[in-house]
Amino acid sequence: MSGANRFVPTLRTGQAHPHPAPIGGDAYSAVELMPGYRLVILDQRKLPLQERYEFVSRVDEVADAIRNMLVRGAPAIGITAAYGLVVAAYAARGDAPSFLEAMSAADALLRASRPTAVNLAWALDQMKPVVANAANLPFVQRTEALAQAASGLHRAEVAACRMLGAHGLTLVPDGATILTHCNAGALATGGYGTALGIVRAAHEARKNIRVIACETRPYLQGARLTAWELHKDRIPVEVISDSMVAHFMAKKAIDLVVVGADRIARNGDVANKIGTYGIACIAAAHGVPLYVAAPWSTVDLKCSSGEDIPIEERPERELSHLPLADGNQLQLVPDGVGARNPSFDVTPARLVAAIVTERGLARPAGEASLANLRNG
Ligand SMILES: CSC[C@H]1O[C@H](OP(=O)(O)O)[C@H](O)[C@@H]1O
Repeated sequence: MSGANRFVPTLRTGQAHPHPAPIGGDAYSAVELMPGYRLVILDQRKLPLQERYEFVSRVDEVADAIRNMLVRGAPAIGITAAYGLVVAAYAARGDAPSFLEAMSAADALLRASRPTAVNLAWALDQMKPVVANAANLPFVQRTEALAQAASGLHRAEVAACRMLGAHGLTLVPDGATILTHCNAGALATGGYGTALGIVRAAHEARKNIRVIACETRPYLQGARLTAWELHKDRIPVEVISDSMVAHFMAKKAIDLVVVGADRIARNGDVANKIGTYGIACIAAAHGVPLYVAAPWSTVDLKCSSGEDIPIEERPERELSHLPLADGNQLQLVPDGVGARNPSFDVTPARLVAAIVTERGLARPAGEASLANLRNG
């Protein structure tokens, strides 16, 4: 991939991006650990008009950044939570017992920030043994041990995206038009992307693909983030409203659907951004395959089916008002009228043609095909 997708924006202070070569090579990342154990987070609420970075040096700020969706996307919030433990470790200067107490509090704060994406809990679980083993080290070595582990987790997640992209390539016909929903790109994964990882792999393989991105109300990840990423990478993309999907399917304008995931149950049911289930129903009605791209860290074998997946209800105001670039909000709903805002829905495995992971394809989606991938 050319450097075309390596954005080097001006930061809030006007400085150049502190990491001209983000983790993942030429894939850019929405969150990175800086020297001095501070996080730099691209504020995704401000895209596409403003590439604004926030410097974060306290774990409660990291939890707020996840909760308030400055950083979002299942793998990205897992990576950010792991880095949040590093920030907490840098602030915990005491002996081993006090360090472990501080880390336990940080874990609880981060784990509670959003409920649906299993990657958040998975990443924090990955860090638990690292915290335990580092507790008796001197402060500097203790902090650096966590920083190395969190950075390693970040690199591994980007590598998983590249591998699943290669696996997913086999599903993309030459000249295909791919529909996607929400943003499952570099911004959602720490680099390269899952659904957009397959798109990038197809583009790199010169398959002459083009993308139709659903705007994805109410947060508009498709219109604001997927369009921004693909345009930067010079991959053809057009935005449609979520209500247009059936029209374009009926016109045979879409060859396949590729989406991300926030949690995949043991039976292959998939929790993803609200609207995915509707798209899956429309795709099935028109014989269009729907593929789910996700690293294995998104598979939750402790969840027997989609019924066990917690669905986050976000604030009504995120649907009833539209944030404007100047910081104000445009009211869309009359005073006194409520709004419902479930942030995810569950697509049953029977509507998923394949789950694409770095370990290979679970095809068709289901308990047996996932079990075949279980041992890596
Ligand atoms: C590659 S994970 C992307 C996944 O996360 C998004 O949710 P949110 O933007 O609320 O964090 C959406 O479900 C995407 O498919």
